[in-house]
Amino acid sequence: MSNATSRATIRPEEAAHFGQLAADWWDPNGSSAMLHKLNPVRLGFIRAAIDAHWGTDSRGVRPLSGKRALDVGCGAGLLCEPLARLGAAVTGVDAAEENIAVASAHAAGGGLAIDYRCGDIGALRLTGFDLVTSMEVIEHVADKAAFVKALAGALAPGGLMILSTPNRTAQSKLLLVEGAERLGMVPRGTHHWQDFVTPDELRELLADAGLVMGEPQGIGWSPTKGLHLSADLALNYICGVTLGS
Ligand SMILES: C[S@@+](CC[C@H](N)C(=O)[O-])C[C@H]1O[C@@H](n2cnc3c(N)ncnc32)[C@H](O)[C@@H]1O
Repeated sequence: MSNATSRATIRPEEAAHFGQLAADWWDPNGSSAMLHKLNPVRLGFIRAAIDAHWGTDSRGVRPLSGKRALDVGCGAGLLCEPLARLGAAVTGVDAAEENIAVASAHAAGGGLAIDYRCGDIGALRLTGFDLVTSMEVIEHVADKAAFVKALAGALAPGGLMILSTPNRTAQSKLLLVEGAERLGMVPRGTHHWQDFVTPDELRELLADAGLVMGEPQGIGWSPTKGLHLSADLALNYICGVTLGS
């Protein structure tokens, strides 16, 4: 496979941007602080979606026992680790080698056996995952349609996919790009507003890949509540996705 094909969804400048954040990724007050704040919020959604999909009880110890989970664009593993603790056999894929190195070392330090790989999700040809997640990634990829099709190809029949991403609205421009980046809450150059995806656009991309998008839920921000699950989709949203019949 040619290099151009094998890196079809990866923008080298994005991999370089996130790779240089790897060293302090696990510092809750470091450059990935926003992702640390986001993590419990999206885990709340993920646990509810897992329970609804498989009839499990995520208050039980390991509702993902016996299941294979794939997190695409895993960074240094903020979501992979809780998925492993929920019982899944987890594979994490990221475009940046530095992230995979930090993720592997952190998991090993915590005694977690997570299979981390660096590369393009399409070229890796991973298949048969019960749960596929990709959080805050699609807005960074080179070819959104190819990326979504590769995610679809990784999902096992009867599996569940969960995606989150910023919406492309005046509010997300103000808060995520002009606000969070200027105030230093997110590293400069992280967000490219024109690459954000609206829920309708995501639904269409998913449908083209044979996937059905469930009802999206907003992830909002307020000075009193911080980041929280919300009915308002204007800032960021998260949704469950299944294979069409
Ligand atoms: C905003 S970070 C999100 C990290 C992680 N999903 C989280 O939410 O904690 C985006 C991540 O996606 C990765 N990434 C960007 N494009 C990618 C691609 N085409 N394939 C895999 N990973 C990619 C980046 O290297 C970075 O680690």
